[in-house]
Amino acid sequence: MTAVPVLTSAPTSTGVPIDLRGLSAAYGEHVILRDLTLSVTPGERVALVGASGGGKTTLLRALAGLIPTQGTLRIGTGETVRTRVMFQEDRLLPWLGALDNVALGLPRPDRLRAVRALRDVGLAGRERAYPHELSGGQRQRVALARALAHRPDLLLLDEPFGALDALTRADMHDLLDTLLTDTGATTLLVTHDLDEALKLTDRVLLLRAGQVALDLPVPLARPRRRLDTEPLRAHLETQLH
Ligand SMILES: Nc1ncnc2c1ncn2[C@@H]1O[C@H](COP(=O)(O)OP(=O)(O)OP(=O)(O)O)[C@@H](O)[C@H]1O
Repeated sequence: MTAVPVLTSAPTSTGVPIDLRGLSAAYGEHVILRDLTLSVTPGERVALVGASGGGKTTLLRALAGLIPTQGTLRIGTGETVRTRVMFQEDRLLPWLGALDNVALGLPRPDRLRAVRALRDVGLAGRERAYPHELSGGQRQRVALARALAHRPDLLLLDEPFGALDALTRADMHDLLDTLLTDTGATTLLVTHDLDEALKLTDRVLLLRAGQVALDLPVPLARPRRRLDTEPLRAHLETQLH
């Protein structure tokens, strides 16, 4: 277990609003997102769940600007939006140490932020460690530090803990819960783990055939215990199958 840091700094971002109207996306002839409409408020945390192939990752790709779309896709209110994506695999550069991975792309004067981000994820003292010298959970911590050090307004998380064992995953949930409160970024989390969705987010969207089949608010105080989220979980289970 790594202790969850106590963070006292003010939010580093207020998050950005997202406004999607009649959004469609396709891979060639294969239409994945169909006329999707969705509003997300600044700083809101939203989980995307649903059966495999429902379009969850495609929606993240659309939000990251990685694929062409049709319809309205608005992120923010005109100013430049800092977006960071975190994937199931850490995507660290193997020839760089932890700190250099986190600092990659940061202007030199902002390097201190990378040091702080590594500390915040519980890896102070491991700045020089190469990815192969770290455990899977530690590598995902570095990936999370890298995402947060860039002070994203929009954080897109695609099954970031899917490859971790249950204990390490639970540890990461506590850590992310704390860090998200501190950053204030608007966050979309793709996950197959309903407990993860209900612990970390304000709202769970069930995507089916490229549309929002269910939009479930999670009006529970944090930190949340399994006991608190159980009724919502049971409801979601019935909708998933
Ligand atoms: N690059 C691609 N080219 C063509 N088809 C793709 C591509 N990426 C995804 N697809 C198809 O688009 C559909 C939706 O995929 P997507 O990855 O968005 O689903 P998902 O809900 O995230 O699934 P999973 O839960 O398995 O990750 C699937 O049928 C998939 O085969």
